[in-house]
Amino acid sequence: MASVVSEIFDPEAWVDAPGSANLTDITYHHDVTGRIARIAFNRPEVRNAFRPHTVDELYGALEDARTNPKIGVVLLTGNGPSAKDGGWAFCSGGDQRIRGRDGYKYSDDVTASGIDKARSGRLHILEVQRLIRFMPKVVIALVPGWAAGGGHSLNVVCDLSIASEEHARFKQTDADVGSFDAGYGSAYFAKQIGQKNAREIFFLAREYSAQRAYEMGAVNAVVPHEQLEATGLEWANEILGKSPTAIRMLKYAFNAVDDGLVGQQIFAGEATRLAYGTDEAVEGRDSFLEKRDPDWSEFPYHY
Ligand SMILES: CC(C)(COP(=O)(O)OP(=O)(O)OC[C@H]1O[C@@H](n2cnc3c(N)ncnc32)[C@H](O)[C@@H]1OP(=O)(O)O)[C@@H](O)C(=O)NCCC(=O)NCCSC(=O)CCC(=O)c1ccccc1C(=O)O
Repeated sequence: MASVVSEIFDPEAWVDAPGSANLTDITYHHDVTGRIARIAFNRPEVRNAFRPHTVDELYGALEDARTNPKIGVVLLTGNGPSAKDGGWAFCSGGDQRIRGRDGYKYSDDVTASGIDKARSGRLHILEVQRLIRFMPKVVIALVPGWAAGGGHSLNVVCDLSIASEEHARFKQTDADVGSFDAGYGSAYFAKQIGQKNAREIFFLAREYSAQRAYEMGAVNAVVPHEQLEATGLEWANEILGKSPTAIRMLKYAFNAVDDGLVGQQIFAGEATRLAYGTDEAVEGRDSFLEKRDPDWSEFPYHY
């Protein structure tokens, strides 16, 4: 059983993920069956804004979940509420207090220990976006409060999203603070909800509700706040009842049309893996190793 990390977290459903004890800016759990990961921003006092250290931890946990063969679904969320004012957040994007001219800055204790100049200003939340996008598992955003700026973009890039009816709020503040996520956060978002809606959200940077997000197709469901995490687990367990290969191929098929040659490459890599499992591919390999001509006569041109 885990310790309580958020007011709507069920400690009986989760155990600490191996190696998660020293995390400071996120929390990382596995469900009791070891098949679902829960990764949460844990800086509620700043609406779960991320600093470079947060992004390092987030990347590490997501990579751990990606490479764990038992994990089939990842829940990405934010712990809360803020002890300061009771506010809830999924994530409010880059921590503006430590934004420098070349990106977001590590704290003095990290830089004092000697840091490569090329690494001193980071924008690597984009690497996290790609990890979510390209991992062969379903990533579900559970939005318990604010999704703003780079946090708004993370919701966009997750495969599915469930929002708290009472507390989820959305706002794309990039243009307010002189930032612009010109990749998935905007261009792909427009594919999700339509050009006019996306341009309004970016150009006006107004707040919109969970219900409005649902109506536009920016989230899949709106549920009572108390049920947010339980609903996430329910959806995850339903997905775990499906074929892992089918889920992987479907995710990559959905991605491919928008991801250009990288999307095609990822889909094609998995197609190659499936092909390697056939007798036909085994014959190709064996004929080479046995220094003979391949015999394809058993393998028809399917149509
Ligand atoms: C999220 C809000 C709308 C919430 O409003 P409200 O509920 O009224 O709470 P506040 O009183 O404003 O906030 C409480 C407390 O939290 C602090 N805080 C909130 N957000 C941040 C933040 N992002 N950075 C630092 N601190 C934050 C706030 O100051 C308060 O502190 P007190 O000490 O208690 O006063 C509202 O808070 C809000 O609008 N927040 C800012 C949202 C924002 O503009 N985010 C940054 C957008 S730009 C970005 O995320 C870039 C990162 C990125 O993804 C990217 C994009 C393109 C290329 C590369 C990258 C990249 O890799 O980084």
